[in-house]
Formats: sequence, structure tokens, C-alpha cells
Amino acid sequence: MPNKITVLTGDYIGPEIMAAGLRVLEAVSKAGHFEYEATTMPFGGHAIDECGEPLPQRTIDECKNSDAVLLSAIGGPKWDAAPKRPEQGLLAIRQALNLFANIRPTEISPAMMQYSPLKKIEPVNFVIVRELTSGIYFGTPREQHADYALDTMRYTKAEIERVSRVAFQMAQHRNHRVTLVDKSNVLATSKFWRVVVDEVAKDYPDVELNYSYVDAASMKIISSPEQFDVILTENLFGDILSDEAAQITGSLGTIPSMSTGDQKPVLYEPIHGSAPDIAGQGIANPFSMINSVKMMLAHSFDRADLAERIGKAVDQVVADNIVTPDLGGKYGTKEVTDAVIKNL
Ligand SMILES: NC(=O)c1ccc[n+]([C@@H]2O[C@H](COP(=O)([O-])OP(=O)(O)OC[C@H]3O[C@@H](n4cnc5c(N)ncnc54)[C@H](O)[C@@H]3O)[C@@H](O)[C@H]2O)c1
Ligand SMILES: CC(C)[C@H](C(=O)O)[C@@H](O)C(=O)O
Ligand SMILES: [Mg+2]
Repeated sequence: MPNKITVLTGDYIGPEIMAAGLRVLEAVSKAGHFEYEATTMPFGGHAIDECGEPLPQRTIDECKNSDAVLLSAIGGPKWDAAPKRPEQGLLAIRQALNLFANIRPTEISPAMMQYSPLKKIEPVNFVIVRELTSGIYFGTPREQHADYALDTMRYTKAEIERVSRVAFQMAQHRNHRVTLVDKSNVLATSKFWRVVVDEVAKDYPDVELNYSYVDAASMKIISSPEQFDVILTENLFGDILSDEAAQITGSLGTIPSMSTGDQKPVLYEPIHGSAPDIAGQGIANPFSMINSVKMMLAHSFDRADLAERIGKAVDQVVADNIVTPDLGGKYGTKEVTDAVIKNL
């Protein structure tokens, strides 16, 4: 049976970078004898246009029936005032597939150091493990009235425990350090995270656990990012810190992510949005999507060999300065993708 991949192409630059990712997947698969079947389903803004729903039931069914989901960014001004927004579909798919742990890597390899906006820079390699299906994104009550509004941040012990185990297990395969990022000097939920994570940590004596308040952590990501190995944090803090962490690599347009739960499928997507400001110009950075394909091959299909091939090709293209304008280059999405394929 071929490996099954569901493709959700996204809005604005979504389809532009998805095309790049799929071209790289096709090329590396031919070279490395990887068989797959890719099925494109409606999702996000264009699904609202087609059938009034950002996440139709048949898309959920198809995702559940596949090994991996490749998703490209959705949303944008076209639907900002619509009764249903594409972003609702994104939150709903994470819940429908129970993708409670979102892994967002930050890597600055020696080849990438020239693109970092930081003046003082060493190689950096850490991951953010972001809780993805709870917290203030999903808590109720959530209300907007004429003179006040209300959101709710709620976490259960089980929700904190399961995502913490993902973080500790990742650290065991990395540099054995977990930093819990929270606001436990103020928030009850953060105090509770510390209690639960301290308990989980006892099962991983080979991993060192330390703590950072989120305001200080956001400063350290700029001042000394090399100190981090695995950052474990709740949903909203993880959203904010991962965009910040992406930018120290030179561009938000390079960073992939992987969202996992207890079972298949695992979902892979760039961490950035649909970049309406540059859509249609052919200049979107395809690395975030190509790196998502690389992550998928390594983690869902046990093809570290193909992932390494993609990684080396991207490094070569970066070293040759064949990059898009967000990284200061003069090349378009297609030229960068062609160069990656040539180097596979
Ligand atoms: N996973 C998702 O689908 C996802 C994630 C974040 C935001 N969004 C949605 O995307 C829309 C736009 O959001 P935004 O503008 O705040 O954030 P954004 O991430 O789309 O863009 C922020 C900045 O980064 C740049 N950028 C992002 N990706 C790039 C790439 N691959 N190459 C070059 N430059 C890139 C953009 O041009 C822009 O200047 C909103 O509707 C938002 O809700 C979707
Ligand atoms: C679009 C939005 C709902 C989403 C989030 O906040 O999770 C995005 O910012 C992300 O980082 O994937
Ligand atoms: Mg975000």
C-alpha cells in the first residue's frame, strides 16, 4: 500500500509554497524510491468559498484515513469579516485530529548564520514544544459584550502531562534539557503547569528541567538562544515565541512544524501565515514548506535518508545565496525550488 498523504493547499501564498514542497517531494521520491499517494482536499478560505465551511467533514475523514497531512497557511483579508474565518478551520483540524503537541524547530546552521539579524551569533538549535489543543485558544466562556469581553485559560492535568512527555522524550534524543516557559509569578494555570511538569520530570532523570518566565524567555531568545534545547510551553506563549524564534534564523519563511497526537496522522505545516502582502508575486520563501516535507519524510515515513538529501540540498542552495527577498536575495519561489531539486 502506498503511503497516504492528504494535501491542504491553503490561501494566498499557501498554494505557491505547497507547489514547491510537492515538486521537491516528487523529485526526492523518484530518486529514492518512495511511493506515495497525495490527495488534495478543501480547507481554509477557499473551502469557505466552495462550500461555506473552512473544514468540511470529508476533509476530516480523508485526513483520518492518511498517514500524514501536509498543510499550507490559510486565512487573509478576503475572509476577515466573513461569518466563518479560515482560522476556525485550523483550530478545528488540530482538535479533530487530537494534535496536542506542536513541535517548532529553530536551527541556525553555520550556512544560515549570515542571514540572522542578530549581531552576535553562534550556531543555534532548539525546539519549541507548544501545547496545541487547549488553553486560552479553546477555553470557555469566551464572550464579547458591549462593554467587556472574556476569554478563559483552562488546563487539565492530563493535557499538561501528555505534551510534557513529548518534550521530555524529545530532550532524551537531544541535549537533555527542558525549559518550561510560563508566567507562574502571576497565572494560576502556570503555577499548575509547574506542579504537573515537576511530577512528570521524575520519570526522566536524565533530563534537566529548568524554568523561565515568558517575558524573560522572549528576551533570552534574542540574547542567548544557544542556551535552549527543548522549550515546553502552553498554546498562546508557544504561538508568540515561535514567530520570534523563527525571525532569528533570518525569516519566518524558513520554519516548518509538526503536530502530533497519540495516533496517525501527523500534520506538517509552516509556522507562518498566508502572507497576503507578497501573494501572487512569486517571491514567497519555499523553505518552510520544503522543510515541512523533510520533517514528514523523517518522522512519518522513516525515511531519514530522503530527509537528509533535502536538508543537504537546502544547505547548498543557501550557501550559494539562491534565496528569496525575505532573506535579502533576488530569486523567486520557482528558482529557489529548481535549485533545491537540482541539488537533491
Ligand atoms: N498556519 C496558518 O495557516 C497560519 C499561521 C499564521 C497566520 N495565519 C493567517 O495568515 C494571515 C496573514 O497573517 P500575518 O500577516 O499576520 O502573518 P504571516 O505569517 O502571513 O506574515 C508575516 C510576515 O512574514 C512574511 N512571510 C510569511 N511567510 C513568508 C514566506 N514563506 N516567505 C516570505 N515572507 C513570508 C509576510 O510577507 C509578512 O510580512 C492571517 O489571516 C492569519 O490569521 C495562518
Ligand atoms: C492562524 C492562527 C490561528 C495560528 C495559531 O495561533 O495557532 C497561527 O498563528 C499558527 O501559529 O499556527
Ligand atoms: Mg502563529
